[in-house]
Amino acid sequence: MWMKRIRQDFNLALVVTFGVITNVMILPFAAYRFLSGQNLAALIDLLIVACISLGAVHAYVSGRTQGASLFLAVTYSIGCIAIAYVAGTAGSLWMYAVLLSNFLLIERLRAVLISTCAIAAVAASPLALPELAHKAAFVGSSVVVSLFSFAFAWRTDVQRQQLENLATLDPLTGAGNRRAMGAQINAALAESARSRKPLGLITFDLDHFKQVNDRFGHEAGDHVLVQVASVVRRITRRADRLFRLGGEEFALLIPDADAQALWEIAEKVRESLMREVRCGEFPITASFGGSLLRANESERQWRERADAAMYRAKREGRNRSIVDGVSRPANDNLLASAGAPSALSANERPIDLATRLGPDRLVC
Ligand SMILES: Nc1nc2c(ncn2[C@@H]2O[C@H](COP(=O)(O)OP(=O)(O)OP(=O)(O)O)[C@@H](O)[C@H]2O)c(=O)[nH]1
Repeated sequence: MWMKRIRQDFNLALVVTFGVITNVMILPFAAYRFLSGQNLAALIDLLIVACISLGAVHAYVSGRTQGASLFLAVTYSIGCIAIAYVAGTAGSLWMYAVLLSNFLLIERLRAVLISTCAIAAVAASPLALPELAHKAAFVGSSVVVSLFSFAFAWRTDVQRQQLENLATLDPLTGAGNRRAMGAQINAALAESARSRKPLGLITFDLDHFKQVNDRFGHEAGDHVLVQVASVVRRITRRADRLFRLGGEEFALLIPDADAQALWEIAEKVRESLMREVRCGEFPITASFGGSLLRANESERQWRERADAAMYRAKREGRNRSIVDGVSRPANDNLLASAGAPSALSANERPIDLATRLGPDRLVC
């Protein structure tokens, strides 16, 4: 369980790794210094180990890894300054490890700021660097290490972001994939339990999409999927998350909305798709199902209720929204009154309209 969490959370893995390394590397120094009578330096070592361990434990327990990372970077920097003033040159040598950890742990501009202060403070220590030549060499080598660390951290960030996008985004539409949905549902469930705010899920599936492909070609079908994702992203809130579950099926994770609001959101998306997404004159419609998370309900049951509502919307004629628990009048299909193209009646298949309209192959 703890291993799984660490494997899934890069920042937590980093903070915990630094916690372990600090214990393994600094505790022997503390023991050696006590034994050789350098009690103040040994106390500083122990203080560093205690603070870093606390930071790592706090990150693990609270999940707040960013604050913990900053705390670790500040502790390392202050610890290195203190040890340079107390233990002299031997203490200042830790600066190189501190610089690297700063750039790995925290955002780059903050790392530059904290590292610059630490380098200046250690360079000013008369005990660690008594001569000007020593100070110059220390500052020069520290700046070089900082630049390398900066470049390394930057490259690592870019590559991590690219890998994360590859692993979590649908390459066609840019919506989250199933994997991302699992992770974001877990985060949303935790947030909803903490804040006691409702959590809703809408699944929707394009109607008769096979016929779009059959008639206009796969490329046109792909373009429709891209348009659908783009419209949904534009008209939903920043906090709402769009996922493509596969094929022409999508899901929207909606925090902080009651069942009625969920139905209204589904209707808004349905109407917008019908109005804005077309393949030539061929209107694209979708069927929507929604469910609000119930107390003591499993995630699976919650998702199954949304799916069941969506399949019911398909069975009842498509191009409509059904939210589990929202009563019939609200759930009534508004197709006729909601600006559907007059050429398309509620039960008419889009392909019938397309056949009447004509074009054989076109990219939408
Ligand atoms: N262009 C394109 N088509 C896809 C993609 N993924 C799945 N499809 C097609 O989506 C179609 C889904 O067809 P069906 O499952 O029969 O569903 P439907 O025609 O939308 O019918 P209903 O859902 O019952 O309204 C199939 O023709 C798939 O080939 C994709 O990435 N791009």
